Amino acid sequence: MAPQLEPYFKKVDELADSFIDRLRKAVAIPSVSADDDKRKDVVRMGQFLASELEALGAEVQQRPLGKQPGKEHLDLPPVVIARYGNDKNKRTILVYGHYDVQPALLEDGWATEPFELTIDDKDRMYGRGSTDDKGPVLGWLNAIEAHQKAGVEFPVNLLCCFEGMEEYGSEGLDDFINAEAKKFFKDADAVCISDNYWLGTEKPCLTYGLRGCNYYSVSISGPGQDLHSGVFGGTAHEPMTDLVNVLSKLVDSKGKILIPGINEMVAPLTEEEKALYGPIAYTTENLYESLGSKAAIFDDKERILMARWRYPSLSIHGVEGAFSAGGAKTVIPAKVIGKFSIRTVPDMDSAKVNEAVYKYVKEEFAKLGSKNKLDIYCQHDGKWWVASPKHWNFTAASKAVKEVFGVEPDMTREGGSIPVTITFEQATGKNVLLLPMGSSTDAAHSINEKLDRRNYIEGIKLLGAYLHYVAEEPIVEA
Ligand SMILES: C[C@H](N)C(=O)N[C@@H](Cc1c[nH]cn1)C(=O)O
Ligand SMILES: [Zn+2]
Ligand SMILES: [Zn+2]
Repeated sequence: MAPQLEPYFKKVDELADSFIDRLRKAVAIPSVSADDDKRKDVVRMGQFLASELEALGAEVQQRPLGKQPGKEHLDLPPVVIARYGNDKNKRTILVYGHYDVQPALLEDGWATEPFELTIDDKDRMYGRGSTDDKGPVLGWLNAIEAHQKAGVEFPVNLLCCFEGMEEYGSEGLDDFINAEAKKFFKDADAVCISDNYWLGTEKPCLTYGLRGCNYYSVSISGPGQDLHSGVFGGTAHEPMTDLVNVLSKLVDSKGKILIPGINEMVAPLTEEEKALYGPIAYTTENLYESLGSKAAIFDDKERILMARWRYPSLSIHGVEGAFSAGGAKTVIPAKVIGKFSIRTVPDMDSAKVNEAVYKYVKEEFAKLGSKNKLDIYCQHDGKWWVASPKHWNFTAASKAVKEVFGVEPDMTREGGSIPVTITFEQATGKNVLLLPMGSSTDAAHSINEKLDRRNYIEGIKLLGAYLHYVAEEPIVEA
């Protein structure tokens, strides 16, 4: 073990309760980027991070990103950038994370208040954002504090970029990263992002690929206002009926996307790639555990991993404007907006995907012979990303995993999306590593999101150890 790691690890253990308190304070701020009424909380969360970083001695800036496209009355939340350390003799690592969260309401089915960190008898820490992505973001701050309090020199210069719109497609951030690549981020030797999850619950992984995400809104309107279904049922084309028809044509029950042209864009599976799936530590039981049921489409490990990593998927998320409360309201909604997304993979091209989706949805709507009006648009898109894990950035992280968890990590891809990953790679020209903290059972985006105490505290050790090994790695670009 590198000699500085022992006192650092010891200090992380000593400070564990105060690190959990920091997470408790962060989770208590409902920084939901998709909810316009909560924009002030997103901004408050950015301020919280900025003041915590300042208290640790970092130079911090909160940079405005302008107005939210399509919602010009709303300012985008600032991006929080920080520098900790400016020693020309040290490597510089740029870390990215996000301080916004997915929506969460107790009535969605949460067992505890979503914005109150609640720890159960198995040390599972429940709360929105605990694993995605407040725990990992605070992990970097905690690593700084533990070094300071252990009297261990921080091994690298750290640049931070924490955004508040990731769960809404990272609006405004691409331009910012491109503009700052040769300014604030110019010293970065490599990039590290902690914002995804282990494949299972025991074995850590390093991640070198992500799917992209094209998110669509399809709106159907007709009647001038909501109608009484007794008075108007059977006399008017109903937007909800049309929408259900259109949505039902997008994907079959086995997950096959029915939009012509989409599956044809997928890169063929090579023998070399096929061989990568076998050695990964993953079982169908892992899937059942994280699904919370056995409702899996595939029952063999390799097909499951391929479905998550290398094939596209289409999910239907919800309908805005539809009656969704309890009870039995007999209304015909005048306008409904269906939301669905496609997770994209190599070699899909976002513009071509949009073209195929618009054409097909319009054709399917036309087949209904409805006199209602349909509009479809892509709310946001983010490109897929696959990199080479044969880089000193990954080697350093592997050594850190071995040190903290005593095992070699699996090399994985992720089914989710982090739209700015490819932007960082292209804008800085540096290697990007995804170093997850949370596990497969954390239920990110779902009810009862949690982060296990072990993953948080050992994860803080992992982030610090990674920085130490980065400092030792000779910089040879792969
Ligand atoms: C993997 C990451 N923690 C995450 O949750 N990303 C989101 C990003 C996104 C894309 N469109 C909207 N949000 C995700 O994969 O859904
Ligand atoms: Zn997320
Ligand atoms: Zn995230």
